[in-house]
Amino acid sequence: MASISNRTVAAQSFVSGPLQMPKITQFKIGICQLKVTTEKSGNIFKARNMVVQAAAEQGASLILLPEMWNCPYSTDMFAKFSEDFNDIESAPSLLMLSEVASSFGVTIIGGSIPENDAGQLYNTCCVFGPNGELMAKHRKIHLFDMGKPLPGEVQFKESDNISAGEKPTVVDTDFGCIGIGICHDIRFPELAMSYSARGAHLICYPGAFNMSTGAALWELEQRTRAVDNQLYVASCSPSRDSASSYMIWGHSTVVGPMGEIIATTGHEESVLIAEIDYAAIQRTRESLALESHRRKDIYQFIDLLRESSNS
Ligand SMILES: NC(=O)CCC(=O)C(=O)O
Repeated sequence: MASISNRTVAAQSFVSGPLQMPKITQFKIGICQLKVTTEKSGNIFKARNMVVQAAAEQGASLILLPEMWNCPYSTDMFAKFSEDFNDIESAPSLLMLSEVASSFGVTIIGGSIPENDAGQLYNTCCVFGPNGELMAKHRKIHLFDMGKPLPGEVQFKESDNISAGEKPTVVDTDFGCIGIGICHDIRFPELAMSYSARGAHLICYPGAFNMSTGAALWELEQRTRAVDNQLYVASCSPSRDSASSYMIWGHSTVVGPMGEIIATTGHEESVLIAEIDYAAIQRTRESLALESHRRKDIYQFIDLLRESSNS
């Protein structure tokens, strides 16, 4: 296995004015909606195969994995499946992502896995660049704690085992400036706005929505984040396991800057491929220049968001 260099790209500073275009503006994104089991080594093997399928067989150069792809989405499992990111040589999921990224020259938004940092657990996404380097790490900021469940909803309290991340994450890649949110993070428009304000072209949300909120809100949240911010949104869920206590909605999706669904899938295991073209962001912003219509004199909180995400 390749060793991982710990080059963490500094968060990009706030970009104002016209959209900055990255080196590559048209590319295929591969979304790996895999079935997660209780066998960690099998999950790692499966995830690698799906990345290879997306990259080598279907030409994707940016690849997204689901939330908790090496571990069932269950609070009693997180500790057992967790990895210590400070000791990467003992972290098989991270080693695999680094190795497959460099073997196929792709950038991987590595979904999330449970991170163990000195006994504290986080729900963490790692981004690996085409040389296998660790480019960024995002710890889920908004933990999924259900209040009183509505009829048909599951009971879930992520904060029983997981600690919340404290920082938003944008990463500057060959495929643009990418903001990261994990599942429940999608429900907070302020996070997406802060990414947009920092020049994001794409926001990636690994997620595992459940059956009731999934049917009602998963697509709506993605389209809203995309259309409000006039950028691309991509989500990746595990596939559904009907035997599991937490039934997952699935339906990984890619949405364009007009809120249009570019690609989506059902609840089964699948590799979804979508074409992204950032010219669509430019076209959308030229025809509807929301940023210049924005009445910043009336609401100043966006400036506070910029300040907080740059600190
Ligand atoms: N993994 C999660 O954060 C679950 C989010 C979810 O189902 C929701 O409704 O929010």
